Amino acid sequence: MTLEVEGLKVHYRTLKGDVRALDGVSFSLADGEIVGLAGESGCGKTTLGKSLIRLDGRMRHVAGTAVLDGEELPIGDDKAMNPRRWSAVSIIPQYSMSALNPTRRIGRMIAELLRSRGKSYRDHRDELVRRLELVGLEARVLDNYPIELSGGMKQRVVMVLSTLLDPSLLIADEVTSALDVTNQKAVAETLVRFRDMGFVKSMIVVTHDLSLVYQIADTIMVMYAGQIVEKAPAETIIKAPRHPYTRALIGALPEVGLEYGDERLQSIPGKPPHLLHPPTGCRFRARCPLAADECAAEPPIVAVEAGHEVSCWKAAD
Ligand SMILES: Nc1ncnc2c1ncn2[C@@H]1O[C@H](COP(=O)(O)OP(=O)(O)OP(=O)(O)O)[C@@H](O)[C@H]1O
Repeated sequence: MTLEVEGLKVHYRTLKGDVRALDGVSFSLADGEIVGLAGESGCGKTTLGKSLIRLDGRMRHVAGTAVLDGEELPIGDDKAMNPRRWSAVSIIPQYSMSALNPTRRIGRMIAELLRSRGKSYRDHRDELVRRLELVGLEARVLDNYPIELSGGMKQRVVMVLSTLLDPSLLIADEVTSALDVTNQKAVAETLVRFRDMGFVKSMIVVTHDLSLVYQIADTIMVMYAGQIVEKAPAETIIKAPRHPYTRALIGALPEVGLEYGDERLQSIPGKPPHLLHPPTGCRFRARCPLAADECAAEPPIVAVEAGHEVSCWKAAD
């Protein structure tokens, strides 16, 4: 098991109070597993990814643990996390390809990064060049400034860079959203190849694009309002989802929602609850077509079959 997360609660401090962005998240990741993390904007996907590597100034680790390769990650302790970043846990943050330092040639930027971690560029250069070539980039990109590369090339540089030290866990946050369809596919395939070649052990791919993650993920987790509501093999989530929210998400997708007949391509009515004061009971119930009295109590997440977990009182119906 690469990662075991148990009861994770992470809040944002605001003037109005705590935003409960992660409110009791538990899951595990087997060695070699790629898990896709899906859900509407604001459900907590990015917060979950960040929590496993770097809390930003307003984030507060309230409860729960994350154990990576048998060792607890000190997620609330920025200093203690530092030696683990990039080498044990690595992230490709949202918009990272646009965040490459415009004043540095790529090679120099990577050399400086390595040096800041106490590693020598010379020791890593051959492997760096080999991996750039693997993703179709010539060594001379190291002499380029970011502005001289296309979006797809920059994203491939970022992917090579983030996995250069062979981290156990890679968090890829919306790595395809700013790219055209051809580049999206190439980037998604590259993530799988990096896993297959052992550059990373396991991966969390954060996305709102279920159809893309379906192509590469072994497992899909669906989040709603700061909690995981369903987790299952990718095929099961797409073809036989149990949670009404997952069904609605799939139904809103043209490519993979074909089996949901009349419901397909309809947006989900209503809005997710605000996480400053999340409702009691099932958080989806105000929007749920199946909501009943029992949904006033919080549904536990239970296994409906091997490898398929759902948090819904109606999932067994
Ligand atoms: N700096 C912040 N201060 C206060 N609340 C925040 C902050 N960042 C995020 N949040 C809140 O935390 C919740 C989870 O946000 P998060 O960015 O993790 O969601 P997401 O699912 O990744 O959304 P998106 O797909 O838009 O990136 C949201 O309710 C959001 O408004």
